[in-house]
Amino acid sequence: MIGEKNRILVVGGGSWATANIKMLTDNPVEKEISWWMRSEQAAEHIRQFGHNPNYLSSVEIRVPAKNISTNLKSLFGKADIVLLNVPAAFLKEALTDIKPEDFKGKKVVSAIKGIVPDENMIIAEFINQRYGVSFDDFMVISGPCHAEEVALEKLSYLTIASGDTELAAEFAGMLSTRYINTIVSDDIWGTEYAAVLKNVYAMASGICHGVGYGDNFQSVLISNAIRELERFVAAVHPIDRDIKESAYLGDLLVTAYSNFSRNRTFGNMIGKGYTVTAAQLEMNMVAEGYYAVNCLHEVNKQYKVPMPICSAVYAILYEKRSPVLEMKHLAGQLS
Ligand SMILES: NC(=O)C1=CN([C@@H]2O[C@H](COP(=O)(O)OP(=O)(O)OC[C@H]3O[C@@H](n4cnc5c(N)ncnc54)[C@H](OP(=O)(O)O)[C@@H]3O)[C@@H](O)[C@H]2O)C=CC1
Ligand SMILES: O=C(CO)COP(=O)(O)O
Repeated sequence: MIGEKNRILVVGGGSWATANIKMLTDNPVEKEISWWMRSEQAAEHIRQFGHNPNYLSSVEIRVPAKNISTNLKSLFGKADIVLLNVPAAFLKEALTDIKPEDFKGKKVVSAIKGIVPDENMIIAEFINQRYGVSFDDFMVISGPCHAEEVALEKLSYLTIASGDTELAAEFAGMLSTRYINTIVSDDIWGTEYAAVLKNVYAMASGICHGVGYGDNFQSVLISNAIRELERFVAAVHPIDRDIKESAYLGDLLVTAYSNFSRNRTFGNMIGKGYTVTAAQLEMNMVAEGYYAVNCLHEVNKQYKVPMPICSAVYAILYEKRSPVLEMKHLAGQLS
């Protein structure tokens, strides 16, 4: 059970955090939202004008000014639910002042689709090991859903996965709106890893587009990607799951085909010859897959699952191999 007052703290100031704020405040269940971001300039703009100056600026923010702060520790004490939404690469930095006792009695939701670098852990695993939060008090929000389409109130489906599906259903009831349908799942591991992997496949899709492959090839790439994804999640967490569900296949499709996709856009630039730094500077948003493919390379040393697509993306981004030659080599391994 979530605390009676439904006090939700959103941690992160990017597009998806802004979209989550919109969904939570459009949903009719009474709740008190507070919001942490690292930029005081952005926080002050939102307090004064009710819009995020940097991400989804058209969205009207209905969070009381006193609840918006850059001091995470002060907001933590007033929350029943902590919704983590900074890119995985910056999660440790964001939580610097937070101790395991600060998490005591709270439910934690991750809307992050990434792996914590160096630790090489998905968010559930990291929050469990570092802060002692059990998998029954943890939820992950996933599914095919771009923040930009939430801003436009386009019909979308989100999956809420938790060790405690009653808790997931309760939280789903706080998120659903006219334009958001929710699905409950007990597959934290599969849901998180599928979301991490699809970012890498979206980069592969972008790279292929960037070097000149067409839609015909991309379809083959993505049908191989879902098989690679299925093999990997089955090795890491073998349970009975239908990989065609929205949280797995759906998320892969939206990110691999949509022009809103950060990871695909990043990959496209790499395919066109940008360096990693140039692509990152050009984007002004974070492509999680860049960090994740390095972590997956480490994690898979344990499982040794054949992952030709991930290996190709890793070779291009971390071993500076030619995108043209690496994709040609990959093409020879697809079926
Ligand atoms: N966007 C989407 O549609 C979806 C995103 N997600 C996930 O949500 C998470 C957040 O992504 P998203 O909201 O898209 O991010 P954005 O790309 O929109 O924004 C980037 C965020 O990262 C922060 N940031 C950038 N560099 C640093 C740094 N060096 N240190 C600390 N923070 C930094 C930015 O803070 P600042 O503004 O202060 O620079 C900003 O909050 C990711 O895991 C993503 O995969 C999940 C589903 C959908
Ligand atoms: O996870 C997302 C959509 O479900 C967002 O990631 P991309 O922007 O790379 O597609």
